[in-house]
Amino acid sequence: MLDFNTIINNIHNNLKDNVVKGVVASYIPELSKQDVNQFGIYMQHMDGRSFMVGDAEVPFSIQSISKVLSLSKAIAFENNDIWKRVDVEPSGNPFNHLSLLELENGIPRNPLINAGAIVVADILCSKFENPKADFLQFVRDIANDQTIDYNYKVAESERKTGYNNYAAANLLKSFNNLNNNVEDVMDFYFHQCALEMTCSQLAKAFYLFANKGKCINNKQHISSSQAKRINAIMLTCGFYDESGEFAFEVGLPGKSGVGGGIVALLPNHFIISTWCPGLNVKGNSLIGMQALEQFTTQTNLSIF
Ligand SMILES: NC(=O)CC[C@H](N)C(=O)O
Repeated sequence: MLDFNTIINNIHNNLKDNVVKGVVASYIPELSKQDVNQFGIYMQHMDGRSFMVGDAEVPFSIQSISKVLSLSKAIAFENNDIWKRVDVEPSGNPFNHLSLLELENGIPRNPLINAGAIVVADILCSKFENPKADFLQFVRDIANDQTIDYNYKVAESERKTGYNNYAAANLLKSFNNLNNNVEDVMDFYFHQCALEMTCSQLAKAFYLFANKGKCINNKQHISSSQAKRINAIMLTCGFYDESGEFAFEVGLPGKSGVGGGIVALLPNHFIISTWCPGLNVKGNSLIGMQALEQFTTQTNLSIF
């Protein structure tokens, strides 16, 4: 039997003193305050065991990882109607790229780049009665943890400097692919990205994607086929223009955020999350990607 505890401890030990750790995101000023030396790993096995090392219980800004959670709620509301407004193709471009959106008539390439997530945010603004409070409750429920919250300073920091995201929203609006006011949708989007969670909370929140749509306390939130599709989108689009590299190196569906977090999973087996705030040039956690590569290589556990 694999000794996951030793494996993740060794990986943490191997990588924690790397001199090259990447660069923390600075385009959202609040995120630039993060300490590049923080590093945690958490693994939730579906047989009930869990393993952790380092800063696995320190809350951080989950940023784009939230796009998978908002997508799953939008799919639960809309089912296949959502695909009229956003596509499922990898973009091969950075997460905040805009020119494809104009070329492709306001239909974002996928729901995990910013423009696609803004369409998803628009759907949730239409469907929820109190979007920010209801979305937070959804995340607390799937993670089975009522202490999860937004970091309002991070949301405000991103709003103040969010010119690129406002441009995406305005472009979507000009193509009639945004039903609510730009300001309302962006307020929701900035808060969703500013959710603060630990590696341990994230692994639990993503349990439903490994468990055919049933969350960690056994409630069905999305169907098994919807979970399968969300995993497919994570595999092909979860790391923007580095999605091919992540599939090649790690071989799991997953999602990154510019706060330095990554969550990945092997359906029916486990969910693993890492946090190390230094990013590579594509905006993905440099050490997190290496840790996950070592994990799937050493355990020989991947979807391939
Ligand atoms: N890749 C990310 O994590 C980007 C999310 C960030 N909130 C943004 O919209 O720019």
